[in-house]
Amino acid sequence: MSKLFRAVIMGPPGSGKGTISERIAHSFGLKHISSGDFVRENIAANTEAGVLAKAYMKKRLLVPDHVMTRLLLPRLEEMTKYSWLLDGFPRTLAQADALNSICDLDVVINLNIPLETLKERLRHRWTHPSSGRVYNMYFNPPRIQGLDDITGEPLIQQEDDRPEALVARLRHYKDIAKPVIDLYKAKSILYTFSDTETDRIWPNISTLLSTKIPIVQSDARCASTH
Ligand SMILES: Nc1ccn([C@@H]2O[C@H](COP(=O)(O)OP(=O)(O)OP(=O)(O)O)[C@@H](O)[C@H]2O)c(=O)n1
Ligand SMILES: Nc1nc2c(ncn2[C@@H]2O[C@H](COP(=O)(O)OP(=O)(O)O)[C@@H](O)[C@H]2O)c(=O)[nH]1
Repeated sequence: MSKLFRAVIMGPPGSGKGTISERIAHSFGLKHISSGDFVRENIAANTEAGVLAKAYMKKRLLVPDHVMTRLLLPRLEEMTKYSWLLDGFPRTLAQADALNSICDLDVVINLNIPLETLKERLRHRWTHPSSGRVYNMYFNPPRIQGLDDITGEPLIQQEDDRPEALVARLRHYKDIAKPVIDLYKAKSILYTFSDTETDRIWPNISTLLSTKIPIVQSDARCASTH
């Protein structure tokens, strides 16, 4: 059987993980697993881990590692037949170690976006809270201003997307992501992309993946969930 492709996308809040993951899933037929979406689904379904995660998510805090791994690892183990791209997990070294115990990653995409760009993007980010769908007033506006394209429900601006909150969030991200980035660098699977525009980063990511995916995978491509 041909080898399946396993990728992770990392980057600070607003770096474009969700936006680029959608493009990768669409273009390369990988399953896009958004850990944030998965947490939201578990909260909606009232699963044991979902109930535990809810209190943290409401406060916009990171869910503890043991809860996140309990949620995510069984989900990944169900996906042994598919190639996937993981977005939002691992966030910590403990999560990366847990992931490492169940699979070998092929590629880690690391988005390195200037602070001023992140501030500007998040200032204009509007979110559909129950699904996590995001819009940007300029880059990808909703069809009707202030409303989610799919449900028609109102969009909100997250408190912690405000520029004042972002600096602290970013510092926190950097602290916990550094050991994860160092780990993937040491494994020689880290690919860092730096720019202010997703549309300029995307061709480089696409080129990288075109060189990797056909080699590790032939008939095992799967349909995207998005
Ligand atoms: N590995 C993860 C992934 C998600 N979450 C929880 O799920 C929430 C939503 O995750 P996500 O949709 O990835 O959104 P943000 O954390 O707001 O990330 P970003 O601003 O980068 O889009 C987070 O706030 C956090 O409470 C977590 O604790 N640990
Ligand atoms: N102006 C602009 N906005 C972007 C670009 N790429 C993504 N966005 C928007 O920036 C915000 C953050 O992107 P998102 O994919 O949610 O990043 P994540 O937090 O890393 O998942 C969203 O509102 C996107 O629509 C870009 O190149 N330019």
